[in-house]
Amino acid sequence: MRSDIVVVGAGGHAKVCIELLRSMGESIACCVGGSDSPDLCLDVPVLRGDEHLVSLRAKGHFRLFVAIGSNRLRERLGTICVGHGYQLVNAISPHAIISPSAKLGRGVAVMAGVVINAESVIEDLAIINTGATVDHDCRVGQAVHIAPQCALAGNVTIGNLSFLGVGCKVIPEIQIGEHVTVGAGGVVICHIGSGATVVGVPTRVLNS
Ligand SMILES: CC(=O)SCCNC(=O)CCNC(=O)[C@H](O)C(C)(C)COP(=O)(O)OP(=O)(O)OC[C@H]1O[C@@H](n2cnc3c(N)ncnc32)[C@H](O)[C@@H]1OP(=O)(O)O
Repeated sequence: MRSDIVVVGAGGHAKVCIELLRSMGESIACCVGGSDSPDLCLDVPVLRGDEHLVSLRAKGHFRLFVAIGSNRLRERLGTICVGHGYQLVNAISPHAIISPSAKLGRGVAVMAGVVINAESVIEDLAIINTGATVDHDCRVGQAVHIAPQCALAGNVTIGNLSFLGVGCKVIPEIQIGEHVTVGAGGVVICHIGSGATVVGVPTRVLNS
């Protein structure tokens, strides 16, 4: 069996994740991209087309990371890859600080400068991007993306597939539903229902 990692995705987010995985001492086998992907992602060869997921598995590759920024696509491909028998690995920067009592799922990306505090839970396929902080007792749902420099105070809950744009702040005890988008720089001071897009300081609803 091959232990080097197959990376799904070949864009900017994949570049960051490849460097994260290498900083953990891992080797990258190849990327699997779409029909319009470049030949290389950094210096990693890119195979175009999801059919390669099946052939790579047949060749003995079994460890995989889904490095796609779109929450829905990341979740969908993660599910497909697990169905093919892959194990989803985590990409955790050595420059992140993660509480020993925090719990991380599978396929999670934690970039440099992140702090995750006591008893927070980060579910499968979430991205905690550069310099974001997740304080105590938070729950970050499946395939959520917390963009760079966001700050979640204590006891914040973020539902599955939600996206917090760069630099958002969330005050303690707030519950954000599923499929929510918080625009860059938003300050969340009230609960937000599922499906809403909110922006501003404090946030106001753009649609719901
Ligand atoms: C490493 C990485 O790169 S990670 C990726 C990080 N990416 C981000 O942080 C992107 C965050 N995206 C945003 O903030 C976007 O503006 C979104 C998703 C909130 C809205 O995008 P769109 O749906 O295209 O909205 P659109 O640009 O048409 O703006 C709609 C209205 O909201 C306002 N608006 C949009 N974004 C914001 C914002 N972040 N803060 C305040 N107001 C905003 C616009 O000014 C506009 O107002 P108007 O109707 O009065 O003119």
